[in-house]
This record gives sequence, structure tokens and C-alpha cells, in this order.
Amino acid sequence: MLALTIEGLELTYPGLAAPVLDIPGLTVAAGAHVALTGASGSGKTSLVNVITGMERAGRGRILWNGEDIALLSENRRDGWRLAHVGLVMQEFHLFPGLSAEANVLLPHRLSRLSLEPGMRRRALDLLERVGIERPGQPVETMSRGQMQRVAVARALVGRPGVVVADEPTASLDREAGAAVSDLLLELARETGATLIAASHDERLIGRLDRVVRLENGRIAGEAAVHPGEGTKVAAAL
Ligand SMILES: Nc1ncnc2c1ncn2[C@@H]1O[C@H](COP(=O)(O)OP(=O)(O)OP(=O)(O)O)[C@@H](O)[C@H]1O
Repeated sequence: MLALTIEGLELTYPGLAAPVLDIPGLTVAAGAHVALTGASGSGKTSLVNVITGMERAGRGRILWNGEDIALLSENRRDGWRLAHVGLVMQEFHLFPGLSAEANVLLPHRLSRLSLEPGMRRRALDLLERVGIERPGQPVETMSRGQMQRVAVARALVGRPGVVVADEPTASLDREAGAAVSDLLLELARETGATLIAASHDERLIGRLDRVVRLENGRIAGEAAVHPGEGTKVAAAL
């Protein structure tokens, strides 16, 4: 499990008057379950991109268990991400022409000569737990909600130290959204993974233990959440 410390983060794009992210400091304890909330355009996806090393900030330190990923070369950052981060992005980045099962295993197949023992069994188990009945189905023939569930299974198969999810329930109906939230939380607990989820979904936010709200790229409020009070806390921030 990984702890995150952000120091002096600034992300700026050319042509914009103000930084898209301006976060002097933020810490997330190892094993914490944190919701990132905020209006559309407040910087949630940008923050997800920076903390996972997909975007390099102009300024600041992004420390995971003390290691500043901002200092790593692109190759080393890619390797670090594969080893430690389970990612669920808004665009799922699944490979058409491959089955659900092959998509779940693909990042690990690409990085290693052979899969770790048990990985294929775990992939099938995760797909079953997210309600994918046909693991052999090509992903391009799946509904958006099914693709989202495949992306969640892919993020979790390698038992990452941190799971970072950007709107992981956005394409799902109530029932499927609840199943994906359950799975994210169950697996994070099982493996002790830190979970950071950008979300508008009150049912997911309500089950995490801390809410951080962004406004114009800045932290506008944060609070611990007691079981069952997430919606109230998120609304009050
Ligand atoms: N490559 C870019 N160049 C310029 N501006 C950008 C770029 N990427 C993001 N932005 C701007 O940064 C701000 C934050 O965007 P971001 O996608 O992080 O917001 P968000 O909170 O995730 O929004 P949503 O909830 O709609 O996904 C927005 O004003 C967006 O237009």
C-alpha cells in the first residue's frame, strides 16, 4: 500500500491565465479511501493524471512512499505505474479486437515474459465479480457499462498498491454502479490498497473515508467521512 504526499504542485497550460492545479500540500495515508469531488473543470482528471505520472507538472513534488515520481524518466514512470497503480480512466483505453479477459491481462503480458501464476484465474474471477458473463467477448461489442467493468477488473488484477479511478461508475446504472463500487472497496480492503476516486456519485463517495473537494484547481475543502455520512459531508464542503 502506498502513501501520497504532494508538495508545491502547480500545473499550467500555455495560454491559460491561472494554473489548472495549484496545491501547496496534500497527504493521503497508505490504505486510505479518498473521494475527489468538485464541479466539472475543477481539476479532478488533471490531478489524477499528475499523481499517476501520466502528466508531468511544471512545479512540485509527487511523493509515493517517499519516491518523487516527477523526477523519473518517462520509461521509469511507466514501469512504476504498471507495478504500483491500478488505473480506471474515463476513457477506458481497452484494445478492440481482444476479449475482455485478454484486455484484463494485456498490461501484464506486455511487461513480462510470462504471467504470474494465478493471474489468469484472478482475471476470470474479477470479471465474474463485476458481472461480465462472457469473458471471451470482444470488448468492441460490449456496452459502455460493460467496458467500464472490464476496465475496473484490469485495474485490480495486479493487486496494485494504489487504485486511482476517474469516475469509475459514470457509465453504469444504479445496480452496476453499486457492484463496481463494492468491488473497488472490497479489493482495496483485501489488498490494503490506497484508493483515490474522482467521482460525482454520492453512493460511491458515501462509502469512502475522506472527501477532498477541488475548485478551480485548488483544494476548497476536505473532511473525514463517517460511515453513512458521505453524501452529507460532500454537500457541506
Ligand atoms: N491539455 C489542456 N490544455 C489546456 N487546458 C486544459 C488541458 N487539460 C485540461 N485543461 C483544463 O483544465 C481544467 C481542469 O480540467 P479537468 O479535466 O482536470 O477537470 P475535471 O474536474 O476532471 O472535469 P470533469 O468533471 O468535467 O471531468 C479545465 O478548465 C480544462 O479545460
